[in-house]
Amino acid sequence: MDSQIARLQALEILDSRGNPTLSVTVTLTDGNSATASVPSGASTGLHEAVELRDDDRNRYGGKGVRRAAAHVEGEIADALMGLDARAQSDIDHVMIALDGTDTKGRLGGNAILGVSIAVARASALAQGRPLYRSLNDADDYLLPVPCMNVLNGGKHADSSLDFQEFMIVPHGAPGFAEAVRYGAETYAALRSLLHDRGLATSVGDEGGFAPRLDSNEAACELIVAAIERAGYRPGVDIAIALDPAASSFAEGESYHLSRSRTGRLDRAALLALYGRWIDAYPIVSIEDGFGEEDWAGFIDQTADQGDRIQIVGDDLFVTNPRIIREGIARHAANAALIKPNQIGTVTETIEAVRICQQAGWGTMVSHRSGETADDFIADFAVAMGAGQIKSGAPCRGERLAKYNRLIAIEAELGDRARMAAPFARYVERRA
Ligand SMILES: C=C(OP(=O)(O)O)C(=O)O
Ligand SMILES: [Mg+2]
Repeated sequence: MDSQIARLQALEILDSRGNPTLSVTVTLTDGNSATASVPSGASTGLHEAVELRDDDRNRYGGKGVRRAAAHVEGEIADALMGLDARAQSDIDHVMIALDGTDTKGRLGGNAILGVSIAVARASALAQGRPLYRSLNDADDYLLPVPCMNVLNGGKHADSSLDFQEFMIVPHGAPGFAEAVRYGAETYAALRSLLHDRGLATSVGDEGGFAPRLDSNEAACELIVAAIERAGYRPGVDIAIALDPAASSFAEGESYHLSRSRTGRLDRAALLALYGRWIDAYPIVSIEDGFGEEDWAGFIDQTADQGDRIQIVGDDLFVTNPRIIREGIARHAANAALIKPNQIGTVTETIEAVRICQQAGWGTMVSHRSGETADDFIADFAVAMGAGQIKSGAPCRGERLAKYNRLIAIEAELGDRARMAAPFARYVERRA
C-alpha cells in the first residue's frame, strides 16, 4: 500500500500557558492521517532551533505562529508531496536542506518539528505498529524512570525559589506505573505538608507547587519530608533531581540567587553549594547547574561531583549532536537532556540520543514548560531506551498525557518491558 504524503495542514492552537503554538496534520495516500503539536520553552537555550513567531502579538497576547503554519502548508508541503512517510530520515533531511540555515530559522524549527513528528506518527499508522515500535523495532524495551517536578521556581513560577525545578525520582519502584504511583503519593503528601504549614498549594507552569519558602534548602527538606510522609525511603525508593536552570540567574561571571536572598555566588561558591546539598540530601542528578556559557563551571562540576551524581546539560547542549560531541570531548557533563524542539527533527533527536549512549552518557527525554497533550516523547523515550523522562508533576493534563501513555505502553509490553534505575551507580557509590 502507498504511504506517500498527500497533504499537510497546519493550525495555530494554544499551549498550556495559553500561548499560540503549532499543530500539524499529515495525510497519506493510504488514507492514514496523524497530528502532532509542538511545545514551547520559557528558559530556552541560546542555540536552540528557532521557534518562528509572527512579528505582532495576536489576540491571545502571545506572538502567533501563522508564518510557521504558512510554511508548513506552502514550501514544506511542496517539497514533501509524494515522499514515502516511512522514510523519516530522508524527509527530515529534505526539510533541513530546504530551510538552509543552521538554526532552522527560515522555515521555523516549530514548523519542521511539527511535520517531522506528524510524519513519524503517520508512518507508524501505515505500518500498523505502535509508534515506539515503528521508531525502533526491538524484542524488549527499557521504560524510563519518571523525574517529576514537584516544586517550581525560576522562570516557571512566581515562588521564592531561584532554582527552576525540584524533581522526585522514584528510581526504586519496580516498574513505570508503580513509579508514577510513588510519585503521585509523594506529590499528595507534599500538598498536605504545605497545607499544614500554611503555605500556598498553587502550582507553576509544570504543575509543581510554587510556595514562598525561607530558602532554596527548605525545598529539599520539604521534599524529603514528603517522601517520608508518603511512606517511602528518601534515596532508596525516591531520590531528588534538580534543574537549577542556572542560565536564568547567571550574571556575567557570577550567579545571583536573588529570590531566596542568598545573594551573589561565584562559580566556586555555587559548586560548593551543590557539594553541600549532595551531602545533605538524596540528590542523584543536577541539570544546568551552571549557565550555558559557563563551560568551565560544567567541567569543574563533572570533575568534582560527576562520580556521585548525574550532571545533565540542557541549555548547554540544546539536543544538538555537534555540541553534545564537544561536551563529550571536554568532559563537560555525563548526561544530556533531550528535547526534540531544541533541535527540530526526529532524526537529529535520535542522533543526539545515540551519541550520548555510545559515550556511556545518560539521557533524559524532556517536555517543555509550555506543553500540549501531545505524547510523542513517551513513545520516543521507550524507543530510544533513554532511561529517564521528565514531564512535570503528576498533575495537569498536558504533563499526565506522557505519563499515562507510558503506563499504557508498559501494560501493552508486559514482560517485554523493564525499568532499570539509571541512577544505581550513583546511589551505590554514595551508600
Ligand atoms: C523543561 C525546561 O524548561 P523550558 O521548557 O522552559 O526550557 C527545562 O529547562 O528543562
Ligand atoms: Mg532545563
